[in-house]
Amino acid sequence: MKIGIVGYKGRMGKEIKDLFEEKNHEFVWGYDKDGEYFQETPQIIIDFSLPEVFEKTEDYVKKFNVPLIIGTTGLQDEQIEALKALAKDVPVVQSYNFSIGIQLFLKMVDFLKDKIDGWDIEIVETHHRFKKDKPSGTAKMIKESLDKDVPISSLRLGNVAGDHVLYMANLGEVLSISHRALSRRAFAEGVLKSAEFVTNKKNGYFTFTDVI
Ligand SMILES: NC(=O)c1ccc[n+]([C@@H]2O[C@H](COP(=O)([O-])OP(=O)(O)OC[C@H]3O[C@@H](n4cnc5c(N)ncnc54)[C@H](O)[C@@H]3O)[C@@H](O)[C@H]2O)c1
Ligand SMILES: O=C(O)C1=N[C@H](C(=O)O)CCC1
Repeated sequence: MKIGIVGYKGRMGKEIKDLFEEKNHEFVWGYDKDGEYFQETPQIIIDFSLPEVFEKTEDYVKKFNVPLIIGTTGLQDEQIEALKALAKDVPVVQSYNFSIGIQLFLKMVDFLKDKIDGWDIEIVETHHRFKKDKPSGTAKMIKESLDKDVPISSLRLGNVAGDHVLYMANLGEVLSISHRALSRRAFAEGVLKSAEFVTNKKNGYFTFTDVI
């Protein structure tokens, strides 16, 4: 497929471009700080940029009328609503974490969340020193899945790709669930799965949970 990437010069943009090209797809369009790169109209747009770029992404999706895979974190509620409006016309896949492991993590949370009333619960997320938002979108997803108002601690260390730990404790024991992304490829693999998922969809709003 012919792909377009918003944020193509970034850490994730480069990882996604490399993986898709490895799988014989073609990068034909991009948008970044220095503007638009146009070779030809893409068949899909993938956005890993920043929340302030969202309206530009929205404009390009409407212009090209193609599916959107968006991983950018820190989106406002209004921007999520705008994605759902876009999804009336094209397929949209939105997730703050495109790794398989975090999807399994969330399924474990859904299983145990009603069994830990009265326990102490905390989330710790660790990411690379360059990450602009805090806490991570993934930590927010874990908190939402727990459906409990629990504290999130954020560490910004070196080049950590993405660590998340959920700690649960009563007075007699501690239980923890942890996930470590060893590289950004884990996320790019999920983006590839999502791009393949939308090829036979006319429209609709999907999360990565729907994809796997
Ligand atoms: N959903 C996931 O699985 C997942 C995984 C990793 C990162 N992320 C998120 O993806 C986003 C990007 O992460 P990253 O590490 O690649 O960041 P990055 O800073 O390396 O890349 C962001 C890109 O967006 C571009 N950009 C910034 N402002 C812009 C503007 N105004 N107009 C056009 N382009 C602009 C930058 O030049 C850069 O190329 C972040 O929100 C991050 O949290 C999500
Ligand atoms: O590198 C990042 O930035 C990441 N952000 C996601 C988040 O905010 O949850 C998770 C994956 C890595």
